[in-house]
Amino acid sequence: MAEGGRKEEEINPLFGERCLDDPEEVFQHNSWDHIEWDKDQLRQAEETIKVNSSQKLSDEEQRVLKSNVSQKWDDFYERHQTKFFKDRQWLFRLFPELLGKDTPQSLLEVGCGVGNTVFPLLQTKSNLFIHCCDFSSTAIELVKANPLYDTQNCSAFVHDIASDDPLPLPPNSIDLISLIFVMSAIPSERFKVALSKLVSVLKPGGKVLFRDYGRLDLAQLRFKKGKCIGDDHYVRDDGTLSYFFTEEEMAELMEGSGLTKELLHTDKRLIVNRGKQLKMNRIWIIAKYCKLK
Ligand SMILES: C[S@@+](CC[C@H](N)C(=O)[O-])C[C@H]1O[C@@H](n2cnc3c(N)ncnc32)[C@H](O)[C@@H]1O
Repeated sequence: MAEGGRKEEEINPLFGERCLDDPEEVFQHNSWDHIEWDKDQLRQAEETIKVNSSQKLSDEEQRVLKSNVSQKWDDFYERHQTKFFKDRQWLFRLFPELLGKDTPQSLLEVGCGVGNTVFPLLQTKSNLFIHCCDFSSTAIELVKANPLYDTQNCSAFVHDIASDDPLPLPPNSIDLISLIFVMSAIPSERFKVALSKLVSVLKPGGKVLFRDYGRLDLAQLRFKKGKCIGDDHYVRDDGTLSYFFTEEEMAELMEGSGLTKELLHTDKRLIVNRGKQLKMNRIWIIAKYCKLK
């Protein structure tokens, strides 16, 4: 596989604050394979998690932290503007539904950030009208400032999906909802509230498309002691949150919200960075759930 033009340090998860989550990017710069872990690897990973979660933040520290997360994401986008996340072209292969149908459809892209899913989708000229939201007003300003932003096909708005505020969309009005690395960013005790709001705007027959961090992912193992706020739940150095899912809890969450499984998969990859001679175990959860009625 050809080495890409970018410097290794920019793409190597071990050098960045965040882990690279984009298989397409990884693929261009490294070799990668589906893997199953052996017992020793599993034991070591569980041990690392036990150590890194042995010292949890106090309730008061967590309260302050969680009351301020949208500001932390605003700071993140002030710092990185549109340059941090790469366009998520690979999503169309994972979820071909995003390419639309002959008849017009609607998509709600939740936690859209600066539009790394929205703009590649708009460029496909599919029949989708895209509603997209994020609780970072800086991110939404950047979406609206993008020359590809077109109100004929897209409507961006600020909304906190973890809040009790209803979504500004009619009930049963949306065909598809995409949740791409956003559920992991909200406090875990708000997962059910967020999903129930989303399900309320989904049409019968509509689908939720999900991709996010899986438990034991490299990003989880890299957290140091003192960053844990709950089981498989951490705060990054920049104050944003990160949760790591299992298939079982994903099933419980989705089914508990009245959705029916179409796909639930743990994507395990061994990524080898040949330049740095590094092996990285990445784990992502991919899910597709349908609202039957
Ligand atoms: C890791 S980024 C993913 C961005 C985008 N989905 C993508 O794949 O490029 C997580 C995004 O979720 C947003 N976010 C986090 N918590 C949120 C919440 N409670 N409501 C709405 N957006 C939220 C953040 O502002 C950030 O833009």
